[in-house]
Amino acid sequence: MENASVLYEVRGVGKRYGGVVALDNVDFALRAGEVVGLVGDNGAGKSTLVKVLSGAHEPDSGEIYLDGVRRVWKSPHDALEAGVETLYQDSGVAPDLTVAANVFLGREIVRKGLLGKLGFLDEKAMRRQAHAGLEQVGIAVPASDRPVARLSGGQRQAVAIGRAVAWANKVILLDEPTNHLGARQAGEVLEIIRNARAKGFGVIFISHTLPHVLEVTDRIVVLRLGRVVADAPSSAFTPDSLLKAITGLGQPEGK
Ligand SMILES: Nc1ncnc2c1ncn2[C@@H]1O[C@H](COP(=O)(O)OP(=O)(O)OP(=O)(O)O)[C@@H](O)[C@H]1O
Repeated sequence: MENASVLYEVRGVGKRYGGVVALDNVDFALRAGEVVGLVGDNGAGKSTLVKVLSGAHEPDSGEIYLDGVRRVWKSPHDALEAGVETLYQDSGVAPDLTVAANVFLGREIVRKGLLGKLGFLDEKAMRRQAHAGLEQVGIAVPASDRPVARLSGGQRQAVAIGRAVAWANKVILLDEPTNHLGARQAGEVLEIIRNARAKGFGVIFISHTLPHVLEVTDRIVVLRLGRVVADAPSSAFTPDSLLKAITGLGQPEGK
C-alpha cells in the first residue's frame, strides 16, 4: 500500500455517457477521520463520482481501492457490504414507517444487528436499538415509534443521515445532506458529520452550499467538467477562491 492512512481511493477514473465525458482521469482519496468536500458546478461530475464510489456505476477506466485493496463493485450492495454507506440526494425516508422501522429498513438482510446481533425482528428491541443508534451519532429524535411523516423536514433528514452514520463502518458518502434545511437544522447535520469524523469514519460531503463545505470539511476537492481542478486543505480556500475554482472564472490560465 502506497499510503497507509488512505482509507478509500479512486485512481484515474473515467466515465462517459455516450459522447459526454462525465469523469476524466479522476484521482480522489479519503483518509479515516477525515471529512472531504466534493464540490463543482452543475454537471461537473459530482453525482457520477458518487455513483462510482457507491458502486452504482462501474467506471469505464481506473481503479478503486478500499483499505489499500483493489475493489470492483458490481452493485451498491457490494460497496455497502464492504463498509461504504451512501446517503443519496433527497433519498429521504419512508414516511409511513416509524423512525425505528426506517433505521432498520432493508437491513435485516444486509447485516446482522445495529448494536450487536438481532436474531429476530422484535418491535421493542428494534425501537430501543434504533433510538440508541441514533443517540450514539448525536441525534435526538422525539420518539422512535412515531411515523416519520409526523416529523419536521429537518428531523426526517436527521433520521436519514443518522441511519447512514449508525450503520456505517468505514466510509460515509453524503450527497447534499443539508439541502432544504434551515440554519439550525443544517447546523445539526454538520454536528453529526463532526461526530462521524471523531469516530474515525471517512466522510465525503457533497454540497453546493459553500459555507457548509468550508465549515465542516478538512479538505476540498473541486471538479470542473469531469476533472479535478483543485484538491487542497479547506483552510487554503476563501469563499471567493473556492467559487473561482468552481467556476474557473478569474483564473489566469482560463481553465
Ligand atoms: N444518465 C446520464 N446520461 C447522459 N448524460 C449524463 C447522465 N448523467 C449525467 N450525465 C452528464 O454527465 C455530466 C456530469 O453529470 P453529474 O450529474 O455527475 O454532475 P453533477 O456535478 O452531479 O451535477 P449537479 O450538481 O447538477 O447534480 C453532465 O454533463 C451530465 O449532463
